[in-house]
Amino acid sequence: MTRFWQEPAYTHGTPPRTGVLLVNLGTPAAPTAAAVRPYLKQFLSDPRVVEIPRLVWWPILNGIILRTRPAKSAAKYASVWTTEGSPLKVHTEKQTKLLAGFLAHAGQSTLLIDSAMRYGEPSIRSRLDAMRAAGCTRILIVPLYPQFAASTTATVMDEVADCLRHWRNLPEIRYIRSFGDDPGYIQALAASVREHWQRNGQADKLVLSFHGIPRRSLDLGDPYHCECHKTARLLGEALQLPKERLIVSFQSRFGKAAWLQPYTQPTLEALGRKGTASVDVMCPGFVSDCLETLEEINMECREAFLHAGGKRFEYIPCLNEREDWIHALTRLSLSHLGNWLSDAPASPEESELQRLRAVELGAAR
Ligand SMILES: C=CC1=C(C)c2cc3[nH]c(cc4nc(cc5[nH]c(cc1n2)c(C)c5CCC(=O)O)C(CCC(=O)O)=C4C)c(C)c3C=C
Ligand SMILES: [Fe+2]
Ligand SMILES: [Fe+2]
Repeated sequence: MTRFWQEPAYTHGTPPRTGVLLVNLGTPAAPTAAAVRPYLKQFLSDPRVVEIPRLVWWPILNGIILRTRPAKSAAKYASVWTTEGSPLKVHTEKQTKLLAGFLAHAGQSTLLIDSAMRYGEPSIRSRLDAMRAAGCTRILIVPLYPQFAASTTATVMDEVADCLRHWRNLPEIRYIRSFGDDPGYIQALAASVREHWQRNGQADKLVLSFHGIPRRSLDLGDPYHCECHKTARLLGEALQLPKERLIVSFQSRFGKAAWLQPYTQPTLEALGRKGTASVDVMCPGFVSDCLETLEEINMECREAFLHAGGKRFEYIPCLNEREDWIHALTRLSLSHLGNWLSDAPASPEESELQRLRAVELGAAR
């Protein structure tokens, strides 16, 4: 018998399910050249990340960069690797579990919360497939980049769209585009700085170091630079910090072209040389500590500042598993989920169980 029409599975008594997918950049599977190479190849082959014509870029990537960089990067990764794995992955997974607990506590225990990496594993494709298998017909994508950049946020959106090209019955999709000016996120950053000051006293300058992008991206209309400055202004206001004590800089320059300026390391060296004794350094463009913060900032830049004459370098960690940040992320998710939210409150048993899990995770961090 030919069937012309079949009812979708979810109309048979199962309500539509909603998934929330947190997405971060990705990281190699191990701190070895063999593991870093395929990760860098995937990352640096993305035309959103390196905007050089493929015919020109391909020989440079395969002939030079992928021959030399994996070993150098692997040594850096080895210096920050933990017993649980790469810091970026460990923090992202903990944030995901905490968010699930907080959302359940807010009465949203039927949501499916998961995380994926744009490059490397677990891939966006595999996690979207798992959501489809679990019956999700609505998916909220949460790129874990506070400030929008084409090379980060937009490439997550590209990958999601590319995955959905292979589906027939598409889910509803929403995105959190950026949250660098979200009051909850700003308050969490400010609280983290204040707590650091209470423990250690205030340094002469607070340096906010954001990951750089090529200067050309700004000229072509990428809003990233402006969003970084907005985050910095709002954080300065929340801390009531005089303008001259707040410095914004950009790190992680890649290649020979000009990137956003001022560059972090030369800025810190100039401060050290000109007699600034102490700096607090924070990276509000990253919600999780990773290679770029733990190695580049807290090791390389620390040494550069002290070598240039600075006396005290304090690194303020990323928000990682801070409760106020997970609260902000919960509120952001709830507001974007909007009319997808279920009205049914979680059963008391469910919410108590989730609360205990969240507490346990919080205590273990
Ligand atoms: C926070 C936002 C980020 C932007 C914007 C960004 C742009 C960007 N990055 C590269 C090249 C590299 N970045 C690397 C590591 C890395 N980058 C980010 C975030 C942003 N990148 C993070 C969180 C990490 C750390 C990953 C980890 O595993 O901990 C690397 C790999 C390391 C290395 O070999 O140095 C490269 C390469 C470009 C070219 C770019 C913008 C065009
Ligand atoms: Fe990067
Ligand atoms: Fe770096």
